[in-house]
Amino acid sequence: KEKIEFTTEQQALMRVITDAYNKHQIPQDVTKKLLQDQYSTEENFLLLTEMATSQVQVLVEFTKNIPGFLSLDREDQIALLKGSAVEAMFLRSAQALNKKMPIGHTEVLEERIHKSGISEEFIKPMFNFYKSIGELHMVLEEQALLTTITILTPDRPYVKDQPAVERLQENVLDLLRKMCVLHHPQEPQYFARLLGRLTELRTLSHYHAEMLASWKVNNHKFTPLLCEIWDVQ
Ligand SMILES: O=C(NC1CCCCC1)[C@H](C1CCCCC1)n1c(-c2ccc(-c3ccccc3)s2)nc2ccccc21
Repeated sequence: KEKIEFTTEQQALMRVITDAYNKHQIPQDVTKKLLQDQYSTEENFLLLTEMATSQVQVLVEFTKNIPGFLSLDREDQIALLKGSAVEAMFLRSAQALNKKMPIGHTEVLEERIHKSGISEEFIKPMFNFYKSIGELHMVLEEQALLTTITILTPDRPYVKDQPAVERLQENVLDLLRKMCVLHHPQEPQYFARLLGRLTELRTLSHYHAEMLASWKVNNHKFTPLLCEIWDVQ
């Protein structure tokens, strides 16, 4: 049985990232809202744009707490945020769906998402992703570290100083690897499975513009922030 040792730096990094992840999250009122009422596709589209807008603002606050992020080149900080915002949103959505809920609530939530206005072709890959995240039963620290690793992806478009991002990401990857051994000692491949989800996440996020364009509403209205982040309008 491998003895897991965390350096003082790693303990500090874990604490800072977990605290920030807990602090900077929009209240899960979207699930409450979705469970309360069946909305029209127009209302759902508006709800999505509202949730996404606040999610991006929360993501910016979260990244400010990632040690070293604010020392990166300013334009690279923007490139990393722009490149990870949709993925971070799908990760948060997966966690929202996989949260422990009273009996029958998850089924209602799934039904409401199926009927929200998203076109059929994207429902399957999206729910496959949500299920594959749910099966991992990630602890909170792993969710926080996975989101951080997604943000610190060196090969996002327009990143100039990739090695600087790689150095930050490597520290978080090291920490996540140890956390996986600590929390899932029976599954030596758990860390690899976790990173595999990031590939699935990138593929899913690749379709985000089409998902929005094909939403069954007449008028696709976005906030200025979302136009920036979502490459729409
Ligand atoms: O509000 C939401 N997600 C919040 C984001 C911020 C963090 C909390 C969750 C939406 C709602 C879906 C139904 C209609 C209203 C919006 N949502 C989705 C998404 C489906 C498609 C999505 C998307 C993203 C980008 C681009 C194109 C499409 S997100 N999956 C969910 C799983 C569980 C609970 C909500 C979920």
